Amino acid sequence: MEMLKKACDGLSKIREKSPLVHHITNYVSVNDCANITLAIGASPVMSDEIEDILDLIKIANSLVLNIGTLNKRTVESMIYLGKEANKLNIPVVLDPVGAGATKLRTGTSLKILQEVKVRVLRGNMSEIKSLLGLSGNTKGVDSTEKMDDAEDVAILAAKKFNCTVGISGEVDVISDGERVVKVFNGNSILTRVTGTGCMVTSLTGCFLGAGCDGLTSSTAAYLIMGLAGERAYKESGDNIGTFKVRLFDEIFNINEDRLKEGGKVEEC
Ligand SMILES: Nc1ncnc2c1ncn2[C@@H]1O[C@H](COP(=O)(O)OP(=O)(O)OP(=O)(O)O)[C@@H](O)[C@H]1O
Ligand SMILES: Cc1ncsc1CCO
Ligand SMILES: [Mg+2]
Repeated sequence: MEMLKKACDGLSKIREKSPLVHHITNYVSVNDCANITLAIGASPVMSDEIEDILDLIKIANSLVLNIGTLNKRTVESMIYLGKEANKLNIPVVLDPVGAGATKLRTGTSLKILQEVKVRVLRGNMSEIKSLLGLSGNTKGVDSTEKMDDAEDVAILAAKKFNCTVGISGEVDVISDGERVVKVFNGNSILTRVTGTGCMVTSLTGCFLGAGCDGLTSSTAAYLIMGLAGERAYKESGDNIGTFKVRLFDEIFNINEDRLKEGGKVEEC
């Protein structure tokens, strides 16, 4: 089945099942991640306290780990809960926010990847390259890397970490180590709103929670953010506040027809 069709099927499944997506995430974009999860048709819960999360994970359909504002206590919770999720066969997506900017962020991401079976690793080019030891130039949470070798980097990372890897950029590149998919939708204004990458990670969690595989989940999440971004920009232009509101409107109203009409996905 072609990717666009799989993304449409995944979207229907999200709206049918409304999966519960447990997040341990950062305090910058946490509210946007909860809202994007609701907008697409899933159910968010955000919690990092051990006593609380041990009960919550039993009813969750997927787990989002995002190290954006990591601290020792939340990292411990992420590893603990990641392992619990693995035992319960609940898929995990990791966003290694700011890997490459500090030793703590690179080291923590690598530790999570080593101790938790991660289904999808989603980040920008600087973050993914730094995890491969190929660069360490992340500007805080922003990428400084070109996308020229994105295909090779995605394949390499997918093989090394034994998961699907989705790298964001002008063209998003996703690989499970064998196949490579590119998503051409998007608008550069998406990089001027904080947390759009984190929101793609949450959307990936929604697709995983609906039962989609890693490659489909990562592709569908990028496709939806990219297409919604394009459509929102047509309404808002450079009015960045309006753009953000329109982005949520577009994600809430995305459907199979719009995906088939506007989705630009290519399997290489
Ligand atoms: N140059 C670009 N042109 C069009 N779309 C882009 C461009 N760069 C990134 N995007 C899109 O913006 C979204 C966020 O990607 P980005 O690379 O900024 O992630 P990120 O750095 O992890 O974001 P954050 O850390 O703020 O959450 C993705 O949907 C991506 O496809
Ligand atoms: C700006 C920022 N700082 C830590 S997390 C975050 C949100 C985007 O990754
Ligand atoms: Mg990010």
